[in-house]
Amino acid sequence: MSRGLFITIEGPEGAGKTTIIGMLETALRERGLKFIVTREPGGIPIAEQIREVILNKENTAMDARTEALLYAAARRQHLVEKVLPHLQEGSIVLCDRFIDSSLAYQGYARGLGIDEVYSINHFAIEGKMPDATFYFDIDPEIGLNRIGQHKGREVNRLDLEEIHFHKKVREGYHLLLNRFKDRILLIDASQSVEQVFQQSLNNLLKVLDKQ
Ligand SMILES: Nc1ncnc2c1ncn2[C@@H]1O[C@H](COP(=O)(O)OP(=O)(O)OP(=O)(O)O)[C@@H](O)[C@H]1O
Ligand SMILES: Cc1cn([C@H]2C[C@H](O)[C@@H](COP(=O)(O)O)O2)c(=O)[nH]c1=O
Repeated sequence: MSRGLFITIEGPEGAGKTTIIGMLETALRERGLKFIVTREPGGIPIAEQIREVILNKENTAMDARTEALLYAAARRQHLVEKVLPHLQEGSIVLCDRFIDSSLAYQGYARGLGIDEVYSINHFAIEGKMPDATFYFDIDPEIGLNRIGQHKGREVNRLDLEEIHFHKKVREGYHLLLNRFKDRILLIDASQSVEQVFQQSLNNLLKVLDKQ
């Protein structure tokens, strides 16, 4: 049984997830709360190696199902090696992306089917879903433009997909919002950094209060 709180942050490219997670980290530390910040794909060496394979710009031949399976494999290892042990110790786990990314990107935007991708992920996570998910909603043209202006951020294989793909990713997330109404909370990521942060922090504190 896990005792901590599992929070995931989702959204299209350039929505501001990394920026806001960094600010939440400071706010949680100031409050003396026990937490970790991690990301998908990655967060531990095996999953970071899988990340390198999936996101490598050279791997243009990657089949969509292979891609979905690799994300699920990285998720499995990260979950058992890092997320679950920290939850068992009573930590808050703030994770940049989780299963909803697979459902929106591979399930909907790649066209593999949300239910099909959910089923391979169900095998990987054995039913362990986040306690709450904050979805940062942004027009992909704005998000990609932000990334383009972000000096030093490496452009990966998924960033290079056409705008149509990124629009489908956003549509996919909107379907998930409807499907998981009790878990996923929409945050308008086109607001200023300060506004997005305040809204995210208020929501996080509310979830913590309900525990
Ligand atoms: N609310 C905002 N308004 C304007 N710019 C922002 C906002 N939030 C983040 N940015 C800027 O947009 C860029 C991308 O932000 P960030 O890396 O946090 O996004 P991300 O969601 O983690 O992206 P990805 O998942 O694609 O790596 C950064 O240069 C960041 O400073
Ligand atoms: C977990 C997960 C991620 N993706 C995509 C989303 C992004 O394009 C990259 C990750 O890069 P980031 O800068 O760390 O956001 O991978 C995906 O398609 N499916 C997934 O399950």
